[in-house]
Amino acid sequence: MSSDASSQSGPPTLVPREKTTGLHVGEAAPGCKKVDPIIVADNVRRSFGGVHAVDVDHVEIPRGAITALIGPNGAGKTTFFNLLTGFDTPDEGKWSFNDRSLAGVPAYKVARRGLVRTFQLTKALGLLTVLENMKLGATGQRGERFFTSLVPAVWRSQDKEIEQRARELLVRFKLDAKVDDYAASLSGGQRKLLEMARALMSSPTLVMLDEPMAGVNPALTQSLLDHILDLKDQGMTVLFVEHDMHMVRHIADWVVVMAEGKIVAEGDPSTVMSDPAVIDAYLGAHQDVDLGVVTGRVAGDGDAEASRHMIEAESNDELEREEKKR
Ligand SMILES: Nc1ncnc2c1ncn2[C@@H]1O[C@H](COP(=O)(O)OP(=O)(O)OP(=O)(O)O)[C@@H](O)[C@H]1O
Repeated sequence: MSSDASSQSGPPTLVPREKTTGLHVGEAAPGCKKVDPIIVADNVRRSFGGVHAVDVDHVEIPRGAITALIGPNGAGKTTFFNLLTGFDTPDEGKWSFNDRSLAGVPAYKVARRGLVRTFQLTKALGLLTVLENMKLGATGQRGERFFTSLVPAVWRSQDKEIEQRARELLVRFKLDAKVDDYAASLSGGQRKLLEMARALMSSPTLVMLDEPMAGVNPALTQSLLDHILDLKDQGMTVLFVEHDMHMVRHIADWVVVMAEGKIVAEGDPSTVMSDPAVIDAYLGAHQDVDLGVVTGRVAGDGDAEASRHMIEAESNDELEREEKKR
């Protein structure tokens, strides 16, 4: 796992991680069938007044891959996320996750079934410590049930297991030095890492990330990208919304484009993102900006390995500087 490699002394070794291909059946067109879909949505619609925020006829999200959901501001991406995860209710439509209907299932039950999400604006609870935030991410806690809550021995043993898992994840996300700090004291990037780590507390099968890079200091960009790639290596499916086209190109195996509530294009990143219609209409002029990140997944990464080392060094410096300030 790349993040483990980078925690050892000496320059980290870049482990190329192949893109997953062969995800769809037939032509790569909006709503195309997937070989093994984890989410299947049909006729999902949500309006606000006269605005058709989501107007999706059919879409399938491939299992075991990283899918990017892209599109201009107001395309309906976040609203679609909210509907799929039970944080909002559609006017109509049905969708399944792992072949079970999720329509009408509230958010906390969606998480128990293995689908978790993060938010565009992080929802870390500032007045709780990093560890307490992590513990809140664990689902199915025995102490939540009335009768087991009366038997402290039962929930205390589970509490220990939860704390151990939380601490392990915090080490992985390099937040272990912050365990007892209030979440409010973390930088924007560290809060994103905390939110991602907390999402993993429930051992999900599908992780949905809403703009994971928004507001993140460039020094932490590489680390976040690596963590997202790690999720896939660990067997999870990832669906993420992102405006940063460089990131999409690097880490997505599949790209779904939304505009005005509809799915307007789908395909592998290189095809979709070189389609002039998609570029003109949806991606804008800045899609070629290079962040200097390296994932071993797109041509030219080998040349850029030096910049990866530089960024990681800067990232460590930034963490040290923040540490000294406190
Ligand atoms: N709660 C709401 N009340 C009214 N209108 C809403 C609400 N939520 C979303 N909308 C509208 O629905 C449309 C889709 O918004 P949404 O936030 O889903 O788009 P988005 O693709 O996620 O945009 P961005 O990339 O800017 O986050 C927009 O026109 C937005 O103004």
